[in-house]
This record gives sequence, C-alpha cells and structure tokens, in this order.
Amino acid sequence: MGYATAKTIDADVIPVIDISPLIDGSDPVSVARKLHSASKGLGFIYVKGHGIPEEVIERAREVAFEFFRAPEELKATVRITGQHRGWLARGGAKMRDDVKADLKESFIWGYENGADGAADDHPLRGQNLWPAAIPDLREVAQEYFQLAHQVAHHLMWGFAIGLNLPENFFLRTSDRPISRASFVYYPAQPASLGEEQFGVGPHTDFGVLTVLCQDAVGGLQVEDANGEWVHAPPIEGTLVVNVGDLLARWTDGEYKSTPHRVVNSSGKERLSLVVAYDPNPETAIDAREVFGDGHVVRNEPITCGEYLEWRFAKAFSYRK
Ligand SMILES: O=C(O)CCC(=O)C(=O)O
Ligand SMILES: [Fe+2]
Repeated sequence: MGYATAKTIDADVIPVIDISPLIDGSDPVSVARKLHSASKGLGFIYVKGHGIPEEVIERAREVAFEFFRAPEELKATVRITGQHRGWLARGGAKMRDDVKADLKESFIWGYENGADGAADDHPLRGQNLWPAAIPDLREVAQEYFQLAHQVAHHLMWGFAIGLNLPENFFLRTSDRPISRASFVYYPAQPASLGEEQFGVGPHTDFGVLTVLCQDAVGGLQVEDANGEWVHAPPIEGTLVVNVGDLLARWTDGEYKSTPHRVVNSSGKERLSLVVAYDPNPETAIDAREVFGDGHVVRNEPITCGEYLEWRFAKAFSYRK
C-alpha cells in the first residue's frame, strides 16, 4: 500500500456508540461499558444520539465556510493571538519538527462563561477574536461550542462510570474549563503536493477529549494497532470522539490516545468542527486518583495547564 493510502475501516476498530441512554439517564452503565472498552482499544468512537441538532451543525458549517472563503485581509483582522485565539493561517501548524507544515487553516476560539466572556488567567486563553465583517459567526460558533461541550461533559461522566469512579470524577474542576474549539478548513489537496503533505499531519491530540464533527467529504485516517492507517469515514448523524493524551495520561495508559491524520484527496474543500475538551488549568492529572494511592504511576502527575502549554509551544510556530 502506498504512502498516505489507508485501509477500509473495520466496525470493531472504531465502534458506533449510541450515547442517548447516557444523556437521558435511562441506561448510563451500559453506555459507560461500551465507552470504556472502546477507549482501551483505539480510543476512537463514533458517537450517535449526541443531541446536537443538524441545523446547528449546518449553520456552523455555513458561517465557517463564509469565513475561510473570505479575502485574506478580512481573516487577518482576527489573526491568531499569543493566547491561541483567532485565525491560524495555512502553514501555522506543524505536528512534528521534521515534517511539512499542515495544509489546514483554522479559526480558534475559547470557552466563554456567559456575560463575562472568556477568562484571561492562563497563557493559553484570553479574549476571543470575532471578525466584525461576519457578525453571525460569534453566536453560531458559541452555540455549537456549548452543545458539543455538553456532549464532552456527558462522555466524561460516562468514562468515570466505566472506570468505577464517582460519576463526577473528571468534572470536579471544570467550572472554568480551558476547552477550545476550532473550525478547521482543508483545501482540496492535489496529488502534486506530494506524499508527505497532509491536511493535518500524523499526531495525537494534546488534551483530554476531542469531539469532532467532520463533513461528508472524508479524509480522516487513524493508525490501527498494527501501525496501519485506516479510514475513519464520515457516518451521518455521528460525531467522532477521541481520547487525547491527557486522558491517556490520567488513566496511566489504560485509555489510548491514537495517532490520526487528514489527507483530503477528494478534490473538494473539507471542513471540520472541533471541540477540545479540557478541565480547569489547575486540574491535577494524577493516575493515583484513578487507581488508588498504591498505584505506581508511569506518568508523573502534572497539571492540565502546564501540560498543554508545553505541547502547544512545540506544535505552533507562532508561539515559539
Ligand atoms: O478534521 C479532522 O478530521 C481531524 C482534525 C484533528 O485531528 C484535530 O483537529 O486534532
Ligand atoms: Fe487531532
């Protein structure tokens, strides 16, 4: 198989899990068991029954396309800040030092706490930037964020149940979450760009949990247990949720954060809505709290905020 090609997915590798019995409280335990077993596998899950209305997703995609297709001068009015808010132009993200920069562009914003706006108490968050020329973007983006963030909350609740922990275990310090969201735009990628060019290069996600809404175009690939790339094609009505490095660390490797990448060879533009869920920055990521004091940790405890700062500094040239 050539470079950047991938195998067809096997349903056991990335299962589809209906989380509505977790959300409505009718059968949280059976959902939690499925989440637990998927997280110990590849850590990628198609989530259905998530409750985000299709109209909200459609509106978010429309406004995101309006932004990305706008002239550079407009996008430059919200150029990315040191606190990782705003427009990250093509070439601004590199998943490893020895690879080509990603082809994607992103618009990134952070969690806002009602009328107070976004907190400004950590190097990785601060005021959001909204383009004046696209007045709908703010409301539509926030609406999607709130709903996807709620899905992340339900899932964290489910993971805690699956690990036999108190159900609010992962959410004890999440009133000022450092969660952020992005609209991610992948231009069509002609083969002439070469086999080492990716929409987003192979990487694992830094944070606790990622909630991804891909469109119908396809292009996401996940590395399976044999080190082969498998397609994670769009499945209508589902979100793709994946365990990030911090949740893997919190569970001392029991839950897996698996490399993935995007190759958009469709000939069309592709758009993803991404919410990265993380709790308050001071949250201790300490596997002893999960497995008990007697547990010998493989990964030293670290706070969520310290860990993210370290990872962001490595990945984004504008922060160097
Ligand atoms: O757009 C996608 O399908 C994947 C995006 C991704 O991996 C990320 O934003 O971390
Ligand atoms: Fe990712």
